[in-house]
Amino acid sequence: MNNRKPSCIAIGNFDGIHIGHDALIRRMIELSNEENQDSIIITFRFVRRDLKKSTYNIKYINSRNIKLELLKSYNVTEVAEIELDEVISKYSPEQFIKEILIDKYNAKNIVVGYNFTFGHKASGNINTLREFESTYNYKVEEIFPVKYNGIAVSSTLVRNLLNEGKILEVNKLLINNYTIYNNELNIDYNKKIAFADNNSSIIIPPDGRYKVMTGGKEALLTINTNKDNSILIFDKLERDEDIIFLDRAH
Ligand SMILES: Cc1cc2nc3c(=O)[nH]c(=O)nc-3n(C[C@H](O)[C@H](O)[C@H](O)COP(=O)(O)O)c2cc1C
Ligand SMILES: Nc1ncnc2c1ncn2[C@@H]1O[C@H](COP(=O)(O)OP(=O)(O)OP(=O)(O)O)[C@@H](O)[C@H]1O
Repeated sequence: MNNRKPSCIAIGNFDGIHIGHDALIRRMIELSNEENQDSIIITFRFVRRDLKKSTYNIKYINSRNIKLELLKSYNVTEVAEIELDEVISKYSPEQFIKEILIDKYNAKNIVVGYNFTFGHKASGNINTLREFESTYNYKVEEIFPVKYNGIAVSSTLVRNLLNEGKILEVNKLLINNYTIYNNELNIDYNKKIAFADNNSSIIIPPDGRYKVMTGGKEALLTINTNKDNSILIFDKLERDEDIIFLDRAH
């Protein structure tokens, strides 16, 4: 018997928090209220180098800490981060369902998107979750693809647009405007210049000029990347404020 209150769980990586993620999380919260269950977001940290979404393979829209903060801002009962390490990344889909979703979180409702995968070598999907519904006494709800201009929104799409400097398009897909948080940068406020190491896990948009907001004021930012880092030069820069991207400047 599980002593934990029954829960409703949303699962996924959630890099960037786009409009598809938002629909999924809001539906999970709505369902948890209807059923008087805890609301839980399960997300992942890809620690093994050979996993498809490891930070060694891709740079993210948000750093780990910022992603967790953004997820917590939905005011759910819990945001649980699961480390996909040597042990857990080798769990079969059923092991993940039984040991984590059922035994640890007492899942009664599970909300995932149409393209969710899980388990060793990403071998499980929404149909696998449906197969085990009666065995473990939970229900799965699928979120159909949230689209923009006919294309399913995904973190990969947002990362690609960001790498092309397409800020206006990115801002239509993310729930908040694309932001570089000040704690991700080394900033010299007197010189109005900041540095992002090329080894950092976050994407820095391509070289060029951008319209940004810092501390409620519009500013112009020029980005120049060399072999070690990206250099961000501002015409105005407020202390301890994040950098919210509005558009490219021409
Ligand atoms: C128990 C478990 C094991 C996983 N094993 C692998 C793996 O072997 N290789 C891999 O690339 N991803 C693995 N993943 C990551 C998933 O394929 C997937 O990226 C993650 O569950 C987030 O789902 P989404 O990207 O579809 O939202 C695993 C995930 C879980 C929960
Ligand atoms: N456009 C969308 N509409 C509905 N659900 C979505 C959409 N995109 C992702 N999801 C769901 O949101 C959860 C988190 O997704 P995740 O961040 O892992 O995927 P993604 O946005 O497709 O990213 P990636 O491109 O890196 O695979 C998953 O359950 C996924 O199926």
